[in-house]
Amino acid sequence: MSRSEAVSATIGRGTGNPKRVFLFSGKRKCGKDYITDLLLERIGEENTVIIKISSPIKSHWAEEKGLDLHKLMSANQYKENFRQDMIIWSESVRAKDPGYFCRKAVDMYKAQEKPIWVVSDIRRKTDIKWFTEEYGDAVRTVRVVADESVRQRRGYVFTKGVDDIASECDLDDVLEWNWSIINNGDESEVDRCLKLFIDDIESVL
Ligand SMILES: Nc1ncnc2c1ncn2[C@@H]1O[C@H](COP(=O)(O)OP(=O)(O)OP(=O)(O)O)[C@@H](O)[C@H]1O
Repeated sequence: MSRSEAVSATIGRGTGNPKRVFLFSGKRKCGKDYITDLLLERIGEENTVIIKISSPIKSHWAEEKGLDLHKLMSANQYKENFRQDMIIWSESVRAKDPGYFCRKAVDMYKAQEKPIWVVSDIRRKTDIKWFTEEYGDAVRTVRVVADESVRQRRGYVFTKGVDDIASECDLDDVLEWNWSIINNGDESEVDRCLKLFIDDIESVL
């Protein structure tokens, strides 16, 4: 059976979801969205949902402050203007309930309808803990790595109060990932890793 046949053969089964939960993390502008978008493109939307833990945070913030949610969700400068305030607010919620935004995000994306979940913005050890406690053996962790100079070319500027606090650094001392992917611009390395992810996905679909 070809790869695309194998993937499409699963459509409609719809039980026992999720079958895989990919937890992507990495420093600012390492390319988390870029890689997870490519993965979605290759697996297809029938089977896959991209979950952003930041979505329930941003939607709350947009509503509260009358901001443009679409612009807040995009990769441009707009979201940077509000990043610090959103971090402070979300920390206070997380302190009371570490799984709050993970749970909200799963609901918000109606993730249960799809077998493959790709969480594109894991930031905290408590995020990994929550997904692992909920979905156990289905969970796979992926660290996206890019050199600081490359990240800077993509728009990263070190910001005090953002890049030196837990929301950006909590996972820096985690050394064990199911996979690490070097995203410095070598497309063959990205392609190699995407194939590994897809092989793994095919083993559960
Ligand atoms: N391998 C790549 N080739 C070309 N462009 C890339 C690559 N990886 C990332 N980019 C570009 O770099 C920019 C930042 O990437 P992206 O938004 O995916 O990073 P991120 O880790 O999700 O950032 P943030 O932490 O701010 O959400 C985007 O414009 C993206 O298209």
